[in-house]
Amino acid sequence: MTAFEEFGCLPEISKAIDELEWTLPTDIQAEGIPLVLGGGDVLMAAETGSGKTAAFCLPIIQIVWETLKDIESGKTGGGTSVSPAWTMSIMDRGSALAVASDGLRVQSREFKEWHGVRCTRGVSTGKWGYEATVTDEGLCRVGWSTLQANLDLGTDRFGFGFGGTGKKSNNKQFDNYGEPFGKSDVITCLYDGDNGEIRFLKNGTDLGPAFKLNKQQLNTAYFPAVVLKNAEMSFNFGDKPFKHSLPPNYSPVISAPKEKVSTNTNAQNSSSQTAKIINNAPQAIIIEPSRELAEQTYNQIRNFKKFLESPKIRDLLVIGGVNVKEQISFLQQTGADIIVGTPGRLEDLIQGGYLSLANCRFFVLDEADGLLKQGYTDFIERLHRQMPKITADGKRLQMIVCSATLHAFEVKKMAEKLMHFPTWVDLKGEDAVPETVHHVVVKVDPQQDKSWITLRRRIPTDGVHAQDNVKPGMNTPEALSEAVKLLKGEYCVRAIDEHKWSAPSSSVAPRTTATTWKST
Ligand SMILES: Nc1ncnc2c1ncn2[C@@H]1O[C@H](COP(=O)(O)OP(=O)(O)OP(=O)(O)O)[C@@H](O)[C@H]1O
Repeated sequence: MTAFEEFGCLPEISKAIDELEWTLPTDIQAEGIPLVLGGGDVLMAAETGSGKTAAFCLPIIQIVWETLKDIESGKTGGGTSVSPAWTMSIMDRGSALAVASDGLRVQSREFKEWHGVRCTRGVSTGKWGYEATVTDEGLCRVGWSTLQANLDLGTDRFGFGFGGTGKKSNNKQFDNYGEPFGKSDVITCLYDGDNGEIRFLKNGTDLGPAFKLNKQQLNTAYFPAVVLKNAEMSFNFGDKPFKHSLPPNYSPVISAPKEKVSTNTNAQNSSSQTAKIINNAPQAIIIEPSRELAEQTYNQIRNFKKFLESPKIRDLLVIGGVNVKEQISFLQQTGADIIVGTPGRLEDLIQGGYLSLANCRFFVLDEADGLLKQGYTDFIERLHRQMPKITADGKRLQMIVCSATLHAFEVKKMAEKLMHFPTWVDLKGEDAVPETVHHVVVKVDPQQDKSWITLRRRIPTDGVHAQDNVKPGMNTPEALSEAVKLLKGEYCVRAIDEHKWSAPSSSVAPRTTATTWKST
């Protein structure tokens, strides 16, 4: 087993890494890969050249490929992920609320707003109950609601909740009831559709009637419902034994006969949702602040995925300076599972309806501090809003943010707003760059040093601006980017000559070799 396989990478990916002659993961890879594979949101900072790109690309490639394989073999979708039939709905829920793949555990890490969810099924006549257990600290309110109720349970006429602070609420009226509850407490929620009553038990102790329902209110079905603020709860609708027995004559909701059960129509198709491959709806979107970085990341992805067959992962580079029609026709005809791009062109394709975010489950911001400084905060937030927080097959949107520093105010603010309990991997300042790498600091200013005009013949660059109209004397961003590369190449060659460093055979000496100069 290779070192990368020990960190959870597939043998096919590990083989591609072997070909690159990487023997061990770098520190950021050793920390980042298992975190992303484990399903978490990750914020990472490490020195330039520490291998950040592979730290997020490798696990994303792996999960995207496994998902494609599952779709191909018909393994994903409602049939398996939304079972049993009584589950919390992945459709009828607040945007920041996550429903686990079995539909029996829900979590919201939003600590400023309440986010709720309703069950896929409800009951009408009869006496029914279910159990809700508080599995993490936070605020929660649990109970019953009709399909008309909003998801903030207890704040309109149609929802009836019991909250952890020891209050019952309906129609925004909060009254003392029972006693407070918290982590590990089990709340039994009881609905009596025959006598028009809702009551609760705490750890098996009956807290007495909470709400009386009149005839008109009983004309409709009641659904288990919960609303959370930075909290987590798990549910048992009766497919396992209850922790505390129900009072006499009550039965678990799961045993309600068909004629007494209503389906959650707010959650249309939720029980038959199937993950599908849609050509223009990728599973991963990676945003880079410059064309050069986008191209580098894209090339790394191509290297890493080369041994992953049936299905093949489809990738697309979406950057400016390339004919947009080609990108559109690639999306329509071949399709893409992973897209690496820069904000401007991504925005054009999304706005034009050519690129859909409906299947996106990885949202990566590389060099996020750079993106935010360039004014893309609104763009990032808009994309995030459009992405489903849980995909059709029940997978949570994962966000990965790389930044030169995790302590920048804008990065922290964005992480707080958009990310879901991210793990911080902060290796900034730690020496992650091998000793064989020499650092050279030179001031590069192509507007002062015009020597790049003559260097064009002998310093080869990465060609990112090959299609652009880059001419000596021009001050366009493309011309200056090209000029910086030429000057960096020249200064490095001079530094090597000056210090008589040895350079690997494929590297910089002599100055006419194939090394291409990039902007990083
Ligand atoms: N585990 C590894 N073993 C050997 N070489 C590696 C390893 N991981 C990455 N590299 C190489 O190290 C170099 C830097 O990697 P990479 O570009 O991913 O770093 P980065 O942290 O993303 O840099 P930047 O901040 O410039 O984007 C690349 O040439 C890459 O091929």
